[in-house]
Amino acid sequence: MMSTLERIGIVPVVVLDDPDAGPDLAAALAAGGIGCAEITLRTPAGIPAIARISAADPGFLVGAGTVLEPRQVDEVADAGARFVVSPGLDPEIVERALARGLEVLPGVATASEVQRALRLGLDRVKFFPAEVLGGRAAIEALSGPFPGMRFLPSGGVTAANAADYLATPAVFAVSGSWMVPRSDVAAGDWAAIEQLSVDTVRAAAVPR
Ligand SMILES: O=C(O)C(=O)C[C@H](O)[C@H](O)COP(=O)(O)O
Repeated sequence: MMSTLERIGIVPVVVLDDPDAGPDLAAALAAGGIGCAEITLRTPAGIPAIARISAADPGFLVGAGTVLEPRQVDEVADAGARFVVSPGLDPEIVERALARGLEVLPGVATASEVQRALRLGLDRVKFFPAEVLGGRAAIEALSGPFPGMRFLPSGGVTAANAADYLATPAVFAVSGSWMVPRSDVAAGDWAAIEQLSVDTVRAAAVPR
């Protein structure tokens, strides 16, 4: 599964207000070349949207974002999520996700958190909030003592800097909300999201 996220290379971070919009949004992303999405639990629409997307297109890799409580891991797993992302590192969430067979990407911002992730058996984490933490240079610095750890930078990543992040061997994919503006999602402007996805895939293209 994680090799699929790595192959796609770009993970949209989605905030949905209407769960019924989920399948259309996923179809727009896929048409633009991005076959995955992290549906955040920041709105009550998140979990039902995951269920609708997973039912509509089993080939689309849907995961849950902003997972803050261990019980939410079970809720999103039951809804069909295949990976779990958190802004920070909570061992209970990591352990619950692994027990449910889900890939889990907790957020780390410091060397201490990378060490905790290693102790939990992980070799991939999210690096959040990437730009304010120092971006690519910060990831490269962390890679010194942690050569086996690979990162998903998120927070301030855009089409303009995605290729630079992806050129870092320690980066396995990038994530962010820039190709799914909440206003376009709310308006159902799927053509706009498809175009942003196409532009993103083009801008992020680096030999990998
Ligand atoms: O919701 C989560 O689980 C998060 O950890 C945060 C998101 O990954 C970032 O908020 C995306 O950042 P932007 O692309 O700058 O909007």
